Amino acid sequence: MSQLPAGVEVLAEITPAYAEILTPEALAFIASLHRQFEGRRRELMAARDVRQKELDAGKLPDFLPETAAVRAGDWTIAPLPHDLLDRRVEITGPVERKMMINAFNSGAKSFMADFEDSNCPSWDNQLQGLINVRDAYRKTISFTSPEGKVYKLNEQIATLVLRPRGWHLTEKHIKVDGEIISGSIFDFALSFFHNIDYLVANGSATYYYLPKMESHLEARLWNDIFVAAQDALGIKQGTIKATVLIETILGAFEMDEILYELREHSSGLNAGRWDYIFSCIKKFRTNRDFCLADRARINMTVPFMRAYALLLLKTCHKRNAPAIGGMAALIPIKNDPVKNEAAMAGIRADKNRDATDGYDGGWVAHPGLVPVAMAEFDAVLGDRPNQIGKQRDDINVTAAELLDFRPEAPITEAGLRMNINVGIQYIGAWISGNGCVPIHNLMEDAATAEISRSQIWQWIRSPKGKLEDGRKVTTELFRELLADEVAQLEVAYGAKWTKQYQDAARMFDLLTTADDFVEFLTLPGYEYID
Ligand SMILES: CC(=O)SCCNC(=O)CCNC(=O)[C@H](O)C(C)(C)COP(=O)(O)OP(=O)(O)OC[C@H]1O[C@@H](n2cnc3c(N)ncnc32)[C@H](O)[C@@H]1OP(=O)(O)O
Ligand SMILES: O=CC(=O)O
Ligand SMILES: [Mg+2]
Repeated sequence: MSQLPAGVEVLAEITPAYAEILTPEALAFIASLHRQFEGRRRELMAARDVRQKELDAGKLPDFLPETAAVRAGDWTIAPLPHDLLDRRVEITGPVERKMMINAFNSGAKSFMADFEDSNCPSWDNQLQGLINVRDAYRKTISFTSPEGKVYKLNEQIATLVLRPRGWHLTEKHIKVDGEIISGSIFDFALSFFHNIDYLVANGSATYYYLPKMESHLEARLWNDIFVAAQDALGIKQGTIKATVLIETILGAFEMDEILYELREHSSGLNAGRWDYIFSCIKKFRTNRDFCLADRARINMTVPFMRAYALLLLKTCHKRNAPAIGGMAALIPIKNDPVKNEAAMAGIRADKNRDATDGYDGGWVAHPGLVPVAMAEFDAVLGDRPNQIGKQRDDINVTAAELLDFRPEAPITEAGLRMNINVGIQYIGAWISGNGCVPIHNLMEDAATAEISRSQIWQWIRSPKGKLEDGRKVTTELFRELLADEVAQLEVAYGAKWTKQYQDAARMFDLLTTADDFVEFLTLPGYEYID
């Protein structure tokens, strides 16, 4: 294509609609960010491997001595923009057009438009998602369903906060100077390039959620990219705002430092509980003392999760930053009022705990949960937009408390089977192009599925990986149950048991039995799409 900037290749179809996003100017902007920052991204990914080797050798994480001055320092993040002051309920969801309109209209204060955990990053999903984001910012987004139902934005809508892909993911359809580019830079660059002028002219800006970081140096990279991007487009420094998900155990030891790195661009921290659990399993996978109970037992009140949630809250408010709670995986259950009421009670308890602890808001997965969560935050916040002023000096979380990995029991056959069942169903959906699905009445996305598959890998290899009836979890036991679960799923799915689900079952076996732990299931998954 003659229009492409020098050094840029696009290895996928550019439809006329995609061409509106992949303009030569936008691609040149991506190329410029790639050339400035891709080397550092790769170094940071290599640093993750070095850190893993240290953990494998038995070194436990701790608060960093070299950044003690940052933790002790008296600083705050820059003031928040008006449309990020009140975030008491944030709805999240993939960037599919109909769902986006429903999310904007849901009554939530913000909408996290997700290019990450709940999104399968196929070329079409990324490009259509960016088109939807552009139209949403301009309030022109609409949709007509095959049944003829028309979807349009209400007068009052949620503020858009976009979550780009994590640092580990690439966008394989674009090369710059022969190198595949970062998925994070792709998502950020295009959302910023096309929308920032429009938003600033209308009193707002592009706001982000930044996922899966493992160190403050990774946050520094984001900050430097923001500075370069604002500079390149003549946007006032500090205009972009970003909330960092603390969803890795290593990130939990660097919360102050992460806020500090991003302080001109920060809009706080979020407790990304599902990836956090996954990260604990991943990072301590070879530690013979580490072994967690069934996935269903690991909730926000177990010791290490409680410590993490409280430390996040205290850290944020000390720095005048919002603390946003994470997501209960419960969703409305149709046609079963009793089970539905139990799910709603679970949501109420989750949001009540966050609000009374002092959190400024929390996530929900479904529009039907917005009023339930809102009532809990309203009861605590009243007319105040947030409770950032609530200091929790009474909280003192130690490294040992962050690493107090209980409960270790029970591990049950039912829990093992559920991990297999959910993992295969989720991966099958993902490689079919859908990154978020209801399974057994729970929201499942890349983060929750990671827990399912990494638990089995770890149980097989840990001396503590024994079922409550005394049986050791082994590759043989796993494969026996896998065959059984697959047979049952084949019957239940019937004609819908497509090649993607057969591939998912094979991939699940590989992920679990391979000696080398696969860092993210979306990495081999990406090979299956497009
Ligand atoms: C660990 C983390 O990262 S959490 C963040 C990432 N995860 C998410 O964002 C989860 C988002 N949630 C979802 O994708 C969905 O709620 C699911 C897949 C869990 C369930 O979806 P469904 O089975 O379609 O739910 P259901 O049939 O009850 O939907 C009813 C309506 O609500 C809409 N809806 C459901 N969830 C959402 C959502 N999160 N945002 C917007 N609309 C939604 C549906 O599109 C549907 O709309 P319609 O009546 O106009 O057709
Ligand atoms: O992204 C959120 C999580 O819980 O993971
Ligand atoms: Mg996550």
